[in-house]
Amino acid sequence: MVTSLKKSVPSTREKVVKNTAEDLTLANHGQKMADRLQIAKLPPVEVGYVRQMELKPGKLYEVKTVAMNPEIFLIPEFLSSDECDRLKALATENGLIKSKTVYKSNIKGGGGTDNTSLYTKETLRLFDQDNNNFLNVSETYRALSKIEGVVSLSQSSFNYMFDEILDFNSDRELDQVEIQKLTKMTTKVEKWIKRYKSGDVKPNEAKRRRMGPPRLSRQAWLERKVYDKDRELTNRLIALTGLHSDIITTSENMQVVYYTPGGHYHAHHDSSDLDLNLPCEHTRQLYPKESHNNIKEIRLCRFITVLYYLDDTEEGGETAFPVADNDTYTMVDYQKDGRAVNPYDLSNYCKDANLIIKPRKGLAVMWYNHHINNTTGMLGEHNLFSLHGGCDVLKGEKWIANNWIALDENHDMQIKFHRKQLYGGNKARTGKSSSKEQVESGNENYVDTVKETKSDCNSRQEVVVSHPDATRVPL
Ligand SMILES: O=C(O)CCC(=O)C(=O)O
Ligand SMILES: [Fe+2]
Repeated sequence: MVTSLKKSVPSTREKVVKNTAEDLTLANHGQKMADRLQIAKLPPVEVGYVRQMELKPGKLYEVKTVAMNPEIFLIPEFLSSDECDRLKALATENGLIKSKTVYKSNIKGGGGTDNTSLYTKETLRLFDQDNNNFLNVSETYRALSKIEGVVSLSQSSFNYMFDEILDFNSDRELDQVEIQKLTKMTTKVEKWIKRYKSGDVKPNEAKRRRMGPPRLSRQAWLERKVYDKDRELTNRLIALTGLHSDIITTSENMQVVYYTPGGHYHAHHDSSDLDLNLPCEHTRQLYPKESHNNIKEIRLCRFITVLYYLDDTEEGGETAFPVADNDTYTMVDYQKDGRAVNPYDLSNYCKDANLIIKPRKGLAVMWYNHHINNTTGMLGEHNLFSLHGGCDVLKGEKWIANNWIALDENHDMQIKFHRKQLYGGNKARTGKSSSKEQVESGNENYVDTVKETKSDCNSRQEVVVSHPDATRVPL
């Protein structure tokens, strides 16, 4: 059983749905630009409903509804084993880099008094051998080697101390905030070593209960023309979503994510609240050049998320939807069986989520982050019940990939966007793959800053991507 759903699951019904989407044919026979878009969702019918869909000529795929709000579907074997292996290989070739969180990017440039940054700068200058602005365990070891007792610790004992008392956010490296704390650590380190040597160290329970970093993983971005030259996967996506091929082929690059034990992604939303005062990230390039430099805040307009598991995971690493199909939406801590549950914290409360999906190679999960606006037929309100994340990997590795399908609430903007992407020589979304430049998916209470590098912008500027869960802080 792939999924455990805590709500009662009605009996399964089977139905063959022949894909009638004209798009499937169009995608196979060259592009015809859409003049009018018709947006519809795949009807979920009821939890447990299974339909057979012809997503590839002559091949039926099972599409199972596992939640109604948001509408969440599972498609086993959506990717073949070879496709999964290829995506992993491409991501590895590209270079997997640490997934950025807003927390990290915000603290990077600043924080603290002048003294703070001086100490931190100097420590980084002396000990940050790989120049990444963080101290890893061995760099920290060198930084602390003057403290009595440190050099007498074995590597594993030092690692243990690092985890217990130095690495406050449990991401296995010291950022500027943690480095600054080192100034006051000498006595604490000495005391800890004494206690450790006399066998008196107790595991830091308070720390275990803390959430740790919002996201702990590595990632790479892949361009469609690289990962799907023959459009096989793209065609299946078009057939599955029933959306016009222009929407799918202009959607953002694929993100491949790799987690090792302890890796996770606390609960978050992939898209932002509907806020008509802010441009969507994908269509902001269409605003007149003059107003371009004044855009300081944008939002993510990701109508659909399709997440693929590129391998099995030995233990843990489930994708959890804490509030899917809840009657009401509250994101404050709540009581469950007499325990206080923090629905964001998937390290400690993964099993309390309403819907938990176990990674299985080739399985795709598709869900809608937004409603459809009944009047315009375009992007509607953000569906906050789409809150989700990745639970801690307990054993083995976890490999996933994300395809996000963007949609503007303004029909003409979306059409203009297609024209520019497909015929306007603009390669911004499908032609650039630098992971550092790509807009990140967000985290609760954080704001991403993104270096603007789009070709039709004259100057580089910092832009704040407004997230659903973020406090909006214009620069
Ligand atoms: O790792 C998972 O299961 C979820 C990942 C996710 O939500 C994301 O990458 O946005
Ligand atoms: Fe996500």
